Amino acid sequence: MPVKLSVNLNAVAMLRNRRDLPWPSVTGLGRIALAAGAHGLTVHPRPDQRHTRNSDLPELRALIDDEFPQAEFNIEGYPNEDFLQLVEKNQPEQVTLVPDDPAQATSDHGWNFIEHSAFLTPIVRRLKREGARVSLFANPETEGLSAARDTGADRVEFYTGPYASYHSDPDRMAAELEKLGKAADAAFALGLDVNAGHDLVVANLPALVKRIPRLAEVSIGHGLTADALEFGMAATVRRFLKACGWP
Ligand SMILES: CC(=O)[C@@H](O)[C@H](O)COP(=O)(O)O
Ligand SMILES: NCC(=O)COP(=O)(O)O
Repeated sequence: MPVKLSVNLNAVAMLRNRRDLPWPSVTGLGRIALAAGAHGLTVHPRPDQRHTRNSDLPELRALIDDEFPQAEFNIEGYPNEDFLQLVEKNQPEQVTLVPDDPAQATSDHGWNFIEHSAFLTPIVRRLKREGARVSLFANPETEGLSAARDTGADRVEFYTGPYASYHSDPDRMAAELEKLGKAADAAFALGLDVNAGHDLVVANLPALVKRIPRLAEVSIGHGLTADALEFGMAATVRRFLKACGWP
């Protein structure tokens, strides 16, 4: 089965927040994305609520529960107590833990699993008690993956920013793709499933899914939203699904 597509709505929320107005609607664009075939919705509510607001989460939860029960809700973030309580209130199917500092402009690195396994293990246990699948944001490298597995997490999500950044340098892009492929192979060997995300677009998805055919899910927001401004959300989701290998 081809890799599942989860649409990240952060960029839609960022546009919505420019004015004190309810449009563009985060829930409305999420509905269009799911109706077009997306397998889930992702948000990354940051402490400053610069884009996705905490109030968006129950609306997105209700959208999936009421209209798209086969879809998944994926909430990403740094696991402080506020975030964990927000997750417990909204009961996502998947939680993706990211080592982001509140001051970061965006996510740009994965966990140091050897350094942070003692911190992460009780958090993973708490989230799994809530019934969530837990994914840990990871650098595209093999080091520390056994420590990631030992936290009890179900998946790692490999950071694809470096891969995507070399869009004008095929040799560097191929080298980053091989790092991702080797890291994924090592994760699978440890019994972890693998997600991927950050700066993915229609142009760089086919090579990624070919190199990692067992990839479970990609979560895509910035590039997909940029295309949606040009082609519309429904047509864009269908383009991204095709790039993921769906008919
Ligand atoms: C974890 C990751 O790479 C992205 O999912 C993250 O959501 C990007 O955050 P911003 O949308 O705030 O840049
Ligand atoms: N986990 C990656 C994600 O949710 C979206 O990242 P991006 O496509 O906005 O870079």
